[in-house]
Amino acid sequence: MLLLRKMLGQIIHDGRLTVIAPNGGIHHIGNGTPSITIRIVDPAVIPRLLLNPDLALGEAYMDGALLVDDGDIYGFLDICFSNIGSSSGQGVRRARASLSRLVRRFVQHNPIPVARANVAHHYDLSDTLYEQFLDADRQYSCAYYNSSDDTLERAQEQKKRHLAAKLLLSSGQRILDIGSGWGGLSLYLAQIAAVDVTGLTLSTEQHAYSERRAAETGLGDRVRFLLKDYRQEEGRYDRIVSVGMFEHVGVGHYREYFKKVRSLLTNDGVAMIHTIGRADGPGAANAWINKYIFPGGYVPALSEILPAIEQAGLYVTDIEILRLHYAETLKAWRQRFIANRGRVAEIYDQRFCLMWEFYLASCEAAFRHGGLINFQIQVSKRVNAAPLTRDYIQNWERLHKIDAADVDVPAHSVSHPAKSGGFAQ
Ligand SMILES: C[S@@+](CC[C@H](N)C(=O)[O-])C[C@H]1O[C@@H](n2cnc3c(N)ncnc32)[C@H](O)[C@@H]1O
Repeated sequence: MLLLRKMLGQIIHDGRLTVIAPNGGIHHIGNGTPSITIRIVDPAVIPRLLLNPDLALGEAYMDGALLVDDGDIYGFLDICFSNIGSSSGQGVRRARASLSRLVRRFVQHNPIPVARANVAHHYDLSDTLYEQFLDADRQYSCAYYNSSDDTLERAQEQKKRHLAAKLLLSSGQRILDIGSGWGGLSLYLAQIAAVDVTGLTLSTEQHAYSERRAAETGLGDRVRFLLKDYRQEEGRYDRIVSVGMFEHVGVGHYREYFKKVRSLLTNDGVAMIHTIGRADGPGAANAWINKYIFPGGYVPALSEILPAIEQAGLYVTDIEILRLHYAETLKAWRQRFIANRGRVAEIYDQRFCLMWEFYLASCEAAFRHGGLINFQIQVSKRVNAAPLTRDYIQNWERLHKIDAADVDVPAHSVSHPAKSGGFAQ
């Protein structure tokens, strides 16, 4: 316990952490506010936390071996990440990351059968689970907050509109949505711009759900969803959009991915890649997230993506960095998940519920303090495929103003806590 106390003492300076040890001993670390108390129930957790904290912390929480006595797990992670995000903690993080980087190409080798299994692990979970925390349109990627008062519904609608603007849509175009999830963006693009959309997913659950939606909305003649790996797609598309999918590609496959995008684009085509990114250069996947939540996943740095785009012979025509937008999105997801936890507990056990709470809380803390951001990268085959200035984005958005009545009331019946305003830092 003394070593753990020393390790935490090196990290925590702002805020006060109280640790109740398995023998009842009470250890105060740091000073001031916020203040949080954790209780280590199982002594075996202590050596694991010392050896591999990235993996052991999440495991201890989901096993009930580490409890939060006052506050919640987000409060604890918020103190940890905000301190690690400061200069003193970054050295520790970099040293650990450089070790894991040595093996990441091997770990992320991602041939099609592996990609399919990795996707099934996460996206083929029960529909009921996703219904409890996503917005009614099932957007499972970073929303776009114009204001801290925006509801999740509104911010997701704004994300779709923002992407549509950057896609420079016109009626009759053929669009490919790589990683189409539950189909919301594909259907939106078809509705807003009379385009023809093909969505690709590797999840059988998502595929069935999207197909149902296409039929129900009467868009089945212009929107189709295929259960297919992006590497198996052929043909030509005027526009390609890929949202929240690049994180699954695997670090050794970036060149393959952009070569495929190039081969699928028409000569004056435009593609939008929207992906989580890391601000502090190449790193390693988080061990706990990889083991329990996203096997094979990796968050890329811009310096890893851009060479692959250049080598594929594509132009980067625009890059936007979304900073706190994903922290806000995750906060909304976490609050909804907690409010509707009872429904999740009807289908999954307590360990699963704690695991998902830890997932949403740790990702929110990492986006708020840990150097995670979101990239929107526009690429094309021709240097003149996009207008000279960025005015076209706002002009398009103004033209397609969002009607508040359409988005601010969630359409499904699960409980959604009211938004608490202000971008917390
Ligand atoms: C985080 S979800 C994003 C879904 C949707 N774009 C959204 O924003 O809600 C990632 C999606 O990528 C898909 N995906 C992952 N790897 C893929 C691959 N190799 N080929 C096609 N789709 C893939 C998954 O099936 C899933 O639909």
